Amino acid sequence: MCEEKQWNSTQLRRYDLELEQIPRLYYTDPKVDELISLNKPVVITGSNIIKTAKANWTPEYLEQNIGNAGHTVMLSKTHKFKYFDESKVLNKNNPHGIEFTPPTRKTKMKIGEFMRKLREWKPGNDRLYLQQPLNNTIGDLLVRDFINFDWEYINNKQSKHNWGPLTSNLILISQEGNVTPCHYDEQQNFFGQAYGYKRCILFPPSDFECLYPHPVYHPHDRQSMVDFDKPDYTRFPRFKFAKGYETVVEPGDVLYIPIYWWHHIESLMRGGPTISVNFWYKVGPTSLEYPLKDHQKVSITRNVEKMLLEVLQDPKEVGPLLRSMVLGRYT
Ligand SMILES: CCC[C@@H](CC(=O)O)C(=O)C(=O)O
Ligand SMILES: [Zn+2]
Repeated sequence: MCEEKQWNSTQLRRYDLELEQIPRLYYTDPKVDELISLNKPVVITGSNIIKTAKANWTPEYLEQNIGNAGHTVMLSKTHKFKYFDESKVLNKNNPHGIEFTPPTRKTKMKIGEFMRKLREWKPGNDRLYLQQPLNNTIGDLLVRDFINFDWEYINNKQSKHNWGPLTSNLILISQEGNVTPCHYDEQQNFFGQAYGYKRCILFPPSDFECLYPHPVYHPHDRQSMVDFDKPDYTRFPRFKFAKGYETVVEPGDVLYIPIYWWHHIESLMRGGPTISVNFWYKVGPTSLEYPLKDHQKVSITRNVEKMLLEVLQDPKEVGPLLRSMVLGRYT
């Protein structure tokens, strides 16, 4: 029998996007490996990958067991939590940084205060998003749950698909309605949903020209410049050609977010707090096979930008130099 859905479409934010569904496959389905080997997203269902988190991780359980240290909490005046790299912001010990007004603030907060602020939240208050690496500040029961993830399945995927080492697991406790705007990471990601529902919109690396990432030197490197709530089609005309894939992940689901794939992730509106745990893997040893994959081309453009900025120093010189190099010669 089909389980009745725990959410409805009025809880999803509305965007001017054409979106196909990301396949949802049972974890034993051989198509799962087929898609992962093609660097394509897939929702892995029915697995024990994060079984203990699905079983135990409610907001109350985490309040009791995540540990009494100050955890990393992002604060935002809007529903958007757009990541920025602090090392690229101009400040007294970073003269090469650029003028930048951070859209979010990072703070340390004990879980009791975080949960109280969530319960007492009113429009106008800062929104909150706990984003804490799983480390030695985490309570013993959570560590036990983590150890009891299905590591045989996880490690089997890591080795079969030549992923590099597991670099970190983030525990994410989001307020309802929060959005992590569209960006890509340079890591493979098994994104586990433990509690509540998150809508995930993904685009392939080949949509680079439609999503207009900030320049590599900018603190918002890897983040799209397009505001999905209010796209500026004059500055970003090709955004209308972006071809996205979406899914709503539910407790127990693991979404494979391939390296360099763009993703926008939102906690459903009026859906209560959500809890996720991700697994980030560095890229494994890659040989350049031809034709090159789309994500390899993105990686090449990043290296070209870095080299040009290094030698030209002034970002305003990058465009004119590349234009004079390619116009009429390579285009
Ligand atoms: C800080 C990481 C946030 C996460 C998106 C989300 O759950 O809001 C993401 O982008 C990822 O797992 O790569
Ligand atoms: Zn990400």
